[in-house]
Amino acid sequence: MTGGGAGRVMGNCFVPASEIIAVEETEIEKQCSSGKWQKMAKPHAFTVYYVKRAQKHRWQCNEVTFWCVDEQLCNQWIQALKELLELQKSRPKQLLVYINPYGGKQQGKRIYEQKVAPLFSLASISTDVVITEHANHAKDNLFEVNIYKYDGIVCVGGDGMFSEVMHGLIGRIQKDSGIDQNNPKAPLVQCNIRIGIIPAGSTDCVCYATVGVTDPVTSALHIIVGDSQPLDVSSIHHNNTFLKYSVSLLGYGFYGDILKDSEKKRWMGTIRYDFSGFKTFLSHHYYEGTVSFLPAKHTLGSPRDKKRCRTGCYICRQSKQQPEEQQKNYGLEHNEDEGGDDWKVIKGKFLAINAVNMSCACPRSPKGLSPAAHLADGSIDLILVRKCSRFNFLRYLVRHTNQDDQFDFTFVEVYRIKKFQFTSKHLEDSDSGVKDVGKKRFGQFCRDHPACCCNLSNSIWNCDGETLDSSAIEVR
Ligand SMILES: CCCCCCCCCCCCC/C=C/[C@@H](O)[C@H](CO)NC(=O)CCCCCCCCCCCCCCC
Ligand SMILES: Nc1ncnc2c1ncn2[C@@H]1O[C@H](COP(=O)(O)OP(=O)(O)OP(=O)(O)O)[C@@H](O)[C@H]1O
Ligand SMILES: [Ca+2]
Repeated sequence: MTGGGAGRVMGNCFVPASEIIAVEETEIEKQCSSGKWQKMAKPHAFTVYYVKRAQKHRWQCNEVTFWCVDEQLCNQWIQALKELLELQKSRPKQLLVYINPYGGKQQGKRIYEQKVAPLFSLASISTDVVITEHANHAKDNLFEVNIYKYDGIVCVGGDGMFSEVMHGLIGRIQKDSGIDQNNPKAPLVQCNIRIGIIPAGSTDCVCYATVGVTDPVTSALHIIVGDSQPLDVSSIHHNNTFLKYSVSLLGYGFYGDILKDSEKKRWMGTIRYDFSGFKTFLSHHYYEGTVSFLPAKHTLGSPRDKKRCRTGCYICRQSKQQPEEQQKNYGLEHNEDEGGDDWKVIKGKFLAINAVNMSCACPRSPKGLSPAAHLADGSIDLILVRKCSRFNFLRYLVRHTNQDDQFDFTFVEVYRIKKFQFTSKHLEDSDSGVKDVGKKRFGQFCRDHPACCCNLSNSIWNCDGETLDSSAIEVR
């Protein structure tokens, strides 16, 4: 047989079966009119669509057409290749798609219809599509539909939309399993239904940090070939009440203030974050409070490592292998939930407190807030940026965009942790009872400065781009 891609005869073309998107019999009439194959008596042909790796983690859909005079041989090839595709068991056949028409540049619907739907149809994936009409539409819907008939859920939107779908899916699975999400110690039931992200938001950091690029076609192709990447999820509680889950950034101070300001400017689109970022930078607010955390002693690696996390990374694999029993025993032996000596307590004045489950790489900062954070090692990187001058804070921010180490400052600390709690000074003062309990709980106290009354206002928590209702939180 002879192969030709994009109208030319190809030399070698090697495609692993796992990266074939579809195989189709080719309409001869159309192809013959180009003239090249007119000499072939009664030609038969089929086209193989496959993943082509382009630059910077981008994937494209390429095609190569094979021609021959023997119809039976041609059909045998088509049959054999289709059987090969049937063997790819991790590929989805039926997907539930939620489109946020108002995320990012409000292009979600167009992106899906023009770039993604044709690829899903080429790959014979059937879809049920819901265009959301209001916030929490997707989340509520996931509690109502029969999710178990789908091989995956796709969200077309940004981090907020991903978060909504994730809350719906995790919440639904816990409800069906009789697990109370308000109990912070309840072992959650694992969710085996995957979420695919078609980026159409403002930051799209979950997509960027997992795929390496925010490109709808690349993401659609990853979904089609059945790729998967586990992600760490933190649960956030306060006083035995479940608040939210977080996958990317949980930020107080700088990122909380940016969010608070930018929510009023949604009409500005994606640029609202830069505008509010600049404004928040100039206002230079710092906040007093107490952060207590449990370091991740049994996790390999450190936030200062030079190596980045990639799918199948050694550190994530090792932490997955750590038997659950061992983790349970560790919890008991070290009395970790009762605030044993392993907890560290840091009191101070902070410009930013950032807890990240992953690097938070995004187009604005391709290495992210914690470049060496792991996608699925079961730990959080906690970044504390203490009060410093505007100039120093700018130097810190700029290092998110170049090769210099953003943790190499005296006012920046970073810890790899399992759990943490935060209480603002505001709350501590108004609730001395809580303060006393806090004092009793923790073995080690490092009080860096005497109390200051310069700034007694509270910031808010930015949880994956959404605000949290409480400034005092417990995260695990
Ligand atoms: C001088 C340039 C400095 C550039 C520094 C860039 C650092 C950017 C780091 C981005 C980290 C994103 C973390 C992801 C958070 C998502 O879960 C969340 C939901 O999508 N997005 C945001 O909260 C949206 C967060 C958006 C943050 C935008 C920050 C813009 C800062 C601008 C500061 C300007 C200072 C200029 C002084 C002359
Ligand atoms: N039809 C809708 N109308 C209004 N809000 C919606 C609708 N559908 C979803 N939402 C909400 O919009 C919020 C933001 O959406 P999304 O994350 O897609 O965009 P973004 O905020 O611009 O991007 P990013 O989160 O990446 O910064 C989500 O939290 C979601 O709950
Ligand atoms: Ca992690």
